[in-house]
Amino acid sequence: MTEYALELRDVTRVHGSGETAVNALHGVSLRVRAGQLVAVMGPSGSGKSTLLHLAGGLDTPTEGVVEVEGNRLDEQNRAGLAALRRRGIGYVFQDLNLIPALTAVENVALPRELDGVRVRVARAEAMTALEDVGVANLAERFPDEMSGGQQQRVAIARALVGPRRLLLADEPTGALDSHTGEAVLRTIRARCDAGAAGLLVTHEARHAAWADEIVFLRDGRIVDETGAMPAADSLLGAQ
Ligand SMILES: Nc1ncnc2c1ncn2[C@@H]1O[C@H](COP(=O)(O)OP(=O)(O)OP(=O)(O)O)[C@@H](O)[C@H]1O
Repeated sequence: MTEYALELRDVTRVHGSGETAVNALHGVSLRVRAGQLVAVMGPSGSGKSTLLHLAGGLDTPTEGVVEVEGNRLDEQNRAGLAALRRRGIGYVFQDLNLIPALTAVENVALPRELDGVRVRVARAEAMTALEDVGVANLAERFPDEMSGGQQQRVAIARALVGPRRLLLADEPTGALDSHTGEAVLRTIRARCDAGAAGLLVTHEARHAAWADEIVFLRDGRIVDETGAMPAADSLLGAQ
């Protein structure tokens, strides 16, 4: 078993081909250990979302290798990849995709029920996840009875429900007020402190300050890596 929850080795991704080809990532290598939260920063178009999609097996590299807990994603068959994604990986993307016919708690419980967790247990886990992001009071509402920000929090709860070992978050606080955004980051941080590995794409330095390490991308290459910013300790200490 590898010591890394996520490892990218010399990963390149070219979108499209011919004259319109875009080299979104060039030879990127990155490792995230269990318990570690890594922030990815960089200008628009630098390849942050591409990196996150590759890490979660939602996209495949043109060259290079992606491993999740020692499993090469390119060696998984379709069912294996689906199981790995559903059980092990929590995705917090801006695309909400809540199921309109299900209440908030049913939406959050669904991935666990699909994994064979008993309905009562899945529901209890879903309530905990909704509490973590501050919307337990909306558990019985349907998506069209919630604001965009509330729906986003439910989507985040769904990404975090159950024992996810790898959390991938792409600007998870986009539509949220700063208070709620901080609660979401605190939840992601707490999951990492409890043993998950996290990769967080963000434009905001104060969000990156929650990370153990910050990776800067520019034009598809890692141009700098730092340990946590000094502000992180003071931020965490202030909680
Ligand atoms: N499916 C695609 N087809 C063609 N080009 C793409 C595709 N996805 C991304 N790109 C291009 O790849 C480059 C990197 O995009 P990516 O979305 O990864 O950047 P980003 O850093 O996440 O940007 P932003 O901060 O604006 O979300 C950009 O030039 C983008 O236009």
